[in-house]
Amino acid sequence: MIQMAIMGFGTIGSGVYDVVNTNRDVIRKNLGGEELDVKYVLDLREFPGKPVEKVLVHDVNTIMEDPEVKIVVETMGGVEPAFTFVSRALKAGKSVATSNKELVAKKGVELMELAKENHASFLFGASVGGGIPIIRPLVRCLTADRIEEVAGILNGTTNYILTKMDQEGTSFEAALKEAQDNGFAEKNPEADVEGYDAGRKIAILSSLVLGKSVNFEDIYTEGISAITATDFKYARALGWSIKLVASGKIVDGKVYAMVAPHLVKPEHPLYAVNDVFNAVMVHGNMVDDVMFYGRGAGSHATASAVMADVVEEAANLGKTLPVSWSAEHQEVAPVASSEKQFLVRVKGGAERETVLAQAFGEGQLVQAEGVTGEIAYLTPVMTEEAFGKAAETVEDVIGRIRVK
Ligand SMILES: NC(=O)C1=CN([C@@H]2O[C@H](COP(=O)(O)OP(=O)(O)OC[C@H]3O[C@@H](n4cnc5c(N)ncnc54)[C@H](OP(=O)(O)O)[C@@H]3O)[C@@H](O)[C@H]2O)C=CC1
Ligand SMILES: N[C@@H](CC=O)C(=O)O
Repeated sequence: MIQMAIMGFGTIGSGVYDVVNTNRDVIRKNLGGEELDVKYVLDLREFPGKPVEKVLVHDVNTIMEDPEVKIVVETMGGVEPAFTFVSRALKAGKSVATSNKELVAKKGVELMELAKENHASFLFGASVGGGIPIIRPLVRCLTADRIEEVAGILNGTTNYILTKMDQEGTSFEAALKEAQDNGFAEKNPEADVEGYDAGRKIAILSSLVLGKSVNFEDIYTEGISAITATDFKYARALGWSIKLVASGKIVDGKVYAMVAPHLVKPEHPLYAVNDVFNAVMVHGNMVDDVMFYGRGAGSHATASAVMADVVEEAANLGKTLPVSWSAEHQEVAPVASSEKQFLVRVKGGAERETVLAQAFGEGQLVQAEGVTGEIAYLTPVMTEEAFGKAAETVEDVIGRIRVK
């Protein structure tokens, strides 16, 4: 019997408990007949009358000081006390599986190092893309390829909101409330809507691909809070959709990374990724494009990814599974030099075309049904810097969205 503990019995921690109990036989089979069980669940709250009551503890020392506990799941969220608790577990030789991307993005290198020193593993498969198996394929399968780009929809909450706004005309606030009620959003949903969560996830993926630390604070991040029903009208006029895209790519030896809302064309693989679903597109120099798709948030889907790590750790007790990057800092190129096409909205009507063409170069006017008093212009591909300079010369700019 291999014993594990869960720290944090919220949306994901309770999902992990369910997966262990629902799929006991599957897990046993995949562990060659060995049984896996939850000895403790740590949480601040009481759960009177619930089965978890039998294993509930409030003192983390109970877990840390029990040599029978070989694996610890961290699903509390945030950096502290998660970092302190996870460090303690690793120092005690216990392997850790976490869904906490904030912890991985900020303290991943230190924790991977601690795992190595203590012959334990620190795995974080659920920290990117919810239930999508992306981290293991990236480090164990695409090992003969030079990965040149990773781009995806990496936040379930914002994709849910954008889909509801687009397809059902739901307000931003109402759609966010639904995402929170479904357990998709972060404790502070600003991390979702302002793109920080997707930024941490693309930093984790980029660090894995490059083998060096990409600091998520170096990544240009723009969220979806400024996206309005009018933006969707323009998207509809073009036959496109709007998605929060996170991307990291290497161009001429430089690393570019960004999180921002983008207009996505129907022929792009991310166009049809809706609701809470996420997708990650990986481009390798040999394999070309590979796409991963699944639920990007939610209790059982994410818990499935946590438990996949636990099962791997259980099969490799006493060893360090090699999923890591070095402490060396990876520079991210300034966003100003990256190239994009833009849809820029300005006040006025078709008479603005000459001014817009003079400022941005030859493009296309876009008129949307039900939109009055303004017009949009699709620019040619240009650098962010050139776009910014051109936009400064144009009066009454309302906003802009990049095109993927
Ligand atoms: N929700 C999702 O779909 C996904 C979440 N994640 C990540 O997984 C992690 C957990 O998320 P989620 O389950 O949604 O969060 P929840 O807030 O639902 O759960 C966290 C749980 O941990 C408990 N907790 C917090 N601090 C402590 C502590 N010091 N000691 C004991 N228990 C504590 C909380 O108790 P209390 O409520 O009393 O504070 C709560 O029950 C986060 O890092 C999140 O980013 C990753 C992928 C998907
Ligand atoms: N809040 C996150 C949860 C999963 O990582 C999201 O919505 O994607």
